[in-house]
Amino acid sequence: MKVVVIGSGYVGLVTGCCLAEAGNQVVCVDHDAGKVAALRAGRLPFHEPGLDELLAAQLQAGRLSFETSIARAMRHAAVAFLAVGTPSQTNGSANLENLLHCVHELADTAFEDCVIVVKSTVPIGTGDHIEKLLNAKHGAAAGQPRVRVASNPEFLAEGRAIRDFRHPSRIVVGANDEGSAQALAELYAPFVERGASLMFMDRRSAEFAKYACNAMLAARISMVNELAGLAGSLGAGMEAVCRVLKSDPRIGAGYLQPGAGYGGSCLPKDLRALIRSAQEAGEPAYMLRSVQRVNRLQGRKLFDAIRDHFGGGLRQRRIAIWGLSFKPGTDDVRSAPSLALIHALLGAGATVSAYDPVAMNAARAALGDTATVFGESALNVCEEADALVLMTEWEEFKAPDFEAVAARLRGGVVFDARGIYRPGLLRRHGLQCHRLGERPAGLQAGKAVRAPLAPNPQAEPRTPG
Ligand SMILES: NC(=O)c1ccc[n+]([C@@H]2O[C@H](COP(=O)([O-])OP(=O)(O)OC[C@H]3O[C@@H](n4cnc5c(N)ncnc54)[C@H](O)[C@@H]3O)[C@@H](O)[C@H]2O)c1
Ligand SMILES: O=c1ccn([C@@H]2O[C@H](COP(=O)(O)OP(=O)(O)O[C@H]3O[C@H](CO)[C@@H](O)[C@H](O)[C@H]3O)[C@@H](O)[C@H]2O)c(=O)[nH]1
Repeated sequence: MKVVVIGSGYVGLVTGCCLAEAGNQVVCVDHDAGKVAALRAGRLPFHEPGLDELLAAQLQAGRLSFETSIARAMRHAAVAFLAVGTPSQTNGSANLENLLHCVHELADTAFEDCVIVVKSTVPIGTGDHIEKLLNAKHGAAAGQPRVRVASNPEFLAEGRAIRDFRHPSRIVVGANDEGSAQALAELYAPFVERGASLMFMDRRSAEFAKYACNAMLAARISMVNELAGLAGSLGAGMEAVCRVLKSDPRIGAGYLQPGAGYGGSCLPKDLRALIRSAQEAGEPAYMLRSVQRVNRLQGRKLFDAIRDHFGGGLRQRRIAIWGLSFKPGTDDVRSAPSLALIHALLGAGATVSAYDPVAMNAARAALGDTATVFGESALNVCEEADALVLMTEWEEFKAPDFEAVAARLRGGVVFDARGIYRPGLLRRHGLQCHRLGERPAGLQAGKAVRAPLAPNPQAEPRTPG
């Protein structure tokens, strides 16, 4: 099948490469000529594990090509995906400027019987609007077949995007007509053969399902972050509590890792857009607003813990940061909690030295001319620092040489915003370890009692004390 993918970012490029791998003839379009030239030469504009090999293989196989012109790409296309960015506007709503720009170009382009598929995350009703716009120019009045518009939201997560696309938990197709549903069923048939399930529904439900999923994920993270804070105040250990939560199949094990709050290009912006849609629909959206509020506070709590450790003042303090991307496996720093922390630290008069294995360039661009110092290695940024803050749980930060860290870190204190370090282990190296939601000093939890090696189910229950 001839497929066009408009927008060659994290979603568009992965979609294009994976659909080419499935045997389709794919043309990826982007208005950024520099990006298109790099992609034609097999160079990736961002970091995504495995994507460079997949890109090279599909270019070599002749199934994938790149274009700057939508009109040129659309010749003989059977399916065209819209996968451009839909970032937040200042009022929280999704900015559809780029998407509508592409739609107007499509409206001015003569194409045959091609299904237009919205893959970008868009407010409910956007598909209806696009269909109207396209059919005002195409359609029966212009003596051409009616243009059909479907919704096919994407659920991949960065850092594991190829795996997610090849083996999706489900493929959602929102179609208001038989023809577009059939075209997408045909396109995704190889994925269904490998076990993916196709879920058909009307277009508005598909658009809403995307926001609903991200709202649920964000809600779990905010809930576990709030519980972690509470556990700390009440003298309970959140790690043990999480084990209990995860063992309940009704609750499930995913998205229960407390941390510095959720970041990235999706959860924060999609929550904002959904809240905006709720407002327009006259719905109060109490839960969604609380999820967002807890997330904002979570970043603030980390900053407060660092500031309080130094008696309320950060002037002349040097803070080392490990990890800049919003999560491991990506160089994406959009809404990364690390950037908010760096701005707050610099604003309080601290100096910051930061290191990330892949996101240094992206962070440099995002931080602009702030006074952040970018180090050459994880150890290098600890040199003479008063504190180290672990912000992204990259593999290389999981079991560092704590001896070497302790030798360089002037302040001897580590703030673990991802809960990956054992405070006892760090103590043995002379390092103090703070985790979000930990018990304040002086508040002791009950001593943990280990289970006997071979529990005897017949044994009489012991009376406490
Ligand atoms: N990043 C993710 O993990 C993810 C996952 C699921 C869904 N989404 C959604 O998918 C959409 C795309 O996200 P992304 O992260 O890939 O965005 P991105 O910013 O990485 O990529 C968008 C691409 O579109 C190009 N573009 C913009 N306007 C264009 C135009 N007029 N013509 C041609 N190309 C144009 C840009 O140059 C860029 O390369 C968004 O709606 C996002 O919410 C993202
Ligand atoms: O238990 C957890 C899980 C995640 N996070 C944080 O949540 C954010 C988002 O993580 P993740 O969902 O892995 O990343 P994204 O790549 O943003 O993917 C989300 O957003 C995409 C864009 O809409 C969707 O397609 C995906 O399904 C959805 O997982 C990151 O800051 C994580 O550190 C936590 O704090 N605790």
